[in-house]
Amino acid sequence: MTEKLGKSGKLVTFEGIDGSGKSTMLSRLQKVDESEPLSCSGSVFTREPTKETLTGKAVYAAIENNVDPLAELFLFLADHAAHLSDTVLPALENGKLVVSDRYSDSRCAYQGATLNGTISDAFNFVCRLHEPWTRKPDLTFLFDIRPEVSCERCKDRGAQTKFERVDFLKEVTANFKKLAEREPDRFVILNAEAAPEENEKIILEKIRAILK
Ligand SMILES: Nc1ncnc2c1ncn2[C@@H]1O[C@H](COP(=O)(O)OP(=O)(O)OP(=O)(O)O)[C@@H](O)[C@H]1O
Ligand SMILES: Cc1cn([C@H]2C[C@H](O)[C@@H](COP(=O)(O)O)O2)c(=O)[nH]c1=O
Repeated sequence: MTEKLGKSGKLVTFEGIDGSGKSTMLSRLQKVDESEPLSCSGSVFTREPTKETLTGKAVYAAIENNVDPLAELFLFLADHAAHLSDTVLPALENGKLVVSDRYSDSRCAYQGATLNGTISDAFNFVCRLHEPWTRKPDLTFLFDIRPEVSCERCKDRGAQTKFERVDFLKEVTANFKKLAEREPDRFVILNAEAAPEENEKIILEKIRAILK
């Protein structure tokens, strides 16, 4: 991992399966930041896949169609590279707090599952692909939820993606847990089935601690 890149700011990521409440929490945090800035250098709220970009549009086209899973992985990686150079690294270099709704751990968790059986040791293959060039998060919140509950939430909110299936999300969950076990100092596991207010309090406390 490239530790030198973006050394002055802090990178916080939200991870978890579909419907675990990441986007809702990011919006809550943005509202807090508007009234009570989280960082004196300013904050950038972003996401992966990126939206309204060449690479993000290619990723969503792949998600909505039946694209070869290895090709889909490389589209996600291209979007991550563009996200780093266009948004994340410039903000970190300016000392900002960057909060991203999904980041590289989602690739390891999801494409480690979609490529399982196609690529030997797919999970570690995907993790290793990032190592020479990505910027690791300083803090990651893993929104832990039962896939059955997350799929119900996804049904309630309308359009579903091909990933929103209980059995598949069980494998994705196991991959997220593997990542958290490898880096216990980076991950904070949240009960995503708890009330948002509870988790917002934990998140604000942890973010303020790393900004001190
Ligand atoms: N703590 C919560 N309790 C109950 N419902 C919630 C909670 N947080 C979010 N929701 C609801 O669950 C649904 C999914 O939330 P959200 O879109 O924030 O999840 P997400 O993790 O961003 O999903 P995805 O990764 O698929 O974009 C929404 O309808 C949202 O209103
Ligand atoms: C970053 C990333 C995402 N995904 C999956 C997860 C979701 O099912 C879709 C779209 O994400 P959104 O948060 O619902 O907009 O893409 C993935 O498979 N790999 C990744 O790296």
